[in-house]
Amino acid sequence: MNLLLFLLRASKGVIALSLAAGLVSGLSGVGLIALIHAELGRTSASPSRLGLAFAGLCLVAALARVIAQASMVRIGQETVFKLCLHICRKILSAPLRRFEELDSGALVAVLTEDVLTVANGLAGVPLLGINLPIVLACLVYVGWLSPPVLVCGLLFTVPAIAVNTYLMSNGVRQLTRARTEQDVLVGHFRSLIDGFRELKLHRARRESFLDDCLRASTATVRDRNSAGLTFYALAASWGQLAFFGFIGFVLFVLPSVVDVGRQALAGATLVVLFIMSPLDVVLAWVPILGRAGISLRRIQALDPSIQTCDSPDDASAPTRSNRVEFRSAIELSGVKHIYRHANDPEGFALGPIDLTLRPEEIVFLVGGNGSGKTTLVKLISGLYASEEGTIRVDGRTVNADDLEDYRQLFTAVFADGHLFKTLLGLAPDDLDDRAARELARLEMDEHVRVERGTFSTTDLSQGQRKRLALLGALLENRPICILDEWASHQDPHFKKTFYLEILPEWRARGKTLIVISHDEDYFHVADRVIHLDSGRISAGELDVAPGQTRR
Ligand SMILES: Nc1ncnc2c1ncn2[C@@H]1O[C@H](COP(=O)(O)OP(=O)(O)OP(=O)(O)O)[C@@H](O)[C@H]1O
Repeated sequence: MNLLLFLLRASKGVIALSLAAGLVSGLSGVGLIALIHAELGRTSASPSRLGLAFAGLCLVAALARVIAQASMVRIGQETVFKLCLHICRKILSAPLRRFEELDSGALVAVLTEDVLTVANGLAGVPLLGINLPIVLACLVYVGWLSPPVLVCGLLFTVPAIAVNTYLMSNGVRQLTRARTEQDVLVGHFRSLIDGFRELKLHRARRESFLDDCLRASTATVRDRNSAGLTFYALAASWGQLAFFGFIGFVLFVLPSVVDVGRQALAGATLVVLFIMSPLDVVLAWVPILGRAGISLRRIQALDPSIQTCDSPDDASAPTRSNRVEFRSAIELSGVKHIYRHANDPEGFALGPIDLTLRPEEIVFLVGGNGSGKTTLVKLISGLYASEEGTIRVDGRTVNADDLEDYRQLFTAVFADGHLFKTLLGLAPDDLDDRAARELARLEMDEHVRVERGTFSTTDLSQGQRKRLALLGALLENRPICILDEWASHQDPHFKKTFYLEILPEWRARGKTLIVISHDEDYFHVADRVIHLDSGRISAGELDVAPGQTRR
């Protein structure tokens, strides 16, 4: 609900304009009907003076309608803009662990489908503003022409609304189920794109994926959406039936019960028929609103840590300058992280870990697969908040409020990291020149150029893409660099360059390097080798002097 308020507040000016224009348009329409009725009821053959008023009202109605509809378009687009930025900012502010637990298919579905659906629903809000006043004004006019017709209309409304509500709630239930399945479907789409090679290579796997995954999900979405929208269509038809039933009653039954008068009856019928068009618009908008409600709930249910709304200008919150500096030591005391798995109550526990990092040192993190190396660097870098223990920088404890600033000390190239095509967040001054120098150092200058901070291409081999990621880390120039199995995709020649030249050069520039590695031949490059075993630093971990191999 607060998300809805946030969106309405963000567009309140345009909504007000749209409502005002809609009101003017609606009242002009009613005025036109009154004029038509008066002109039709005139007995004199002399030229009417009502023609001028009629032309004026036509112009006002048309102009007001254009303004109202242009405002609605604006509201829809503004909602997409605000909602996209808002959700992305919220996702980015979620803790990494929380983000990892989210279903990526659901996230993509929210960002693509739900945002547009909410925008469509919200854009329709002024439709109510335009058409409800018309309906109300018409009802007042009918009451003035013939009170018995108005009373009949109100009596017909009660069962009409009851049946309508029943049909609509069924529609909402079906559409909600369709929307839930949509998350699964988007997950399959992602598998199709990410697993294209594996599917292409294996016919049976491909067929099974198409039949068991894609077809099943697509069919569920199709069936639930069809059922939901059919309920909505039934609701709309029922509304129309009740409406014509009412007109029939007024024309054929009511005159035999009470004396309505032919002139009043003709006027009231004309007005009631006129109501049909605005009523149709409102009824057509109801399913859109229903789907928007479902999408809004999906956005809000995304995750408690990212659902809250603060203020409309949340998306433009300024970034703070960094308050944490690293001069002498980062000390981890008793830090711990536990992954809790649904099928394994004990999960995986890393720690408690005691560790000190100092400026200008090369630390290797080694250990078997699943021993906790990547988890440890996530803890060291503040990507995971420790469940126990403390992290201190130069003697000062890093608390929850400092974590964002603390993270700015680090740059990282993860084993499964993403390579951005543009070097984002770096001062543009001499960026291209610096990048060109580092590209040559990484032996990539024949393959890639950097122009205005953007790589000329990223369609490269895995090892080459890793070198571009390393380039980004070099240019970021942060005090501590984490390299997670960076060398695993490098050829022997460049592996040697990396371990024997680049790492020492980087240390000489004052950097601390935390290197996750399985390359035993180069362990001697490290100032220290830290061995992890089942989430704990193995006993006997010792500092290793440069040039000394630790085996
Ligand atoms: N996102 C996650 N959710 C749940 N459990 C996880 C997650 N990531 C890792 N784990 C668990 O933590 C353990 C340690 O994983 P981690 O990635 O830290 O190991 P690693 O030493 O870096 O392994 P590798 O050498 O294979 O990269 C794994 O055995 C796994 O059980």
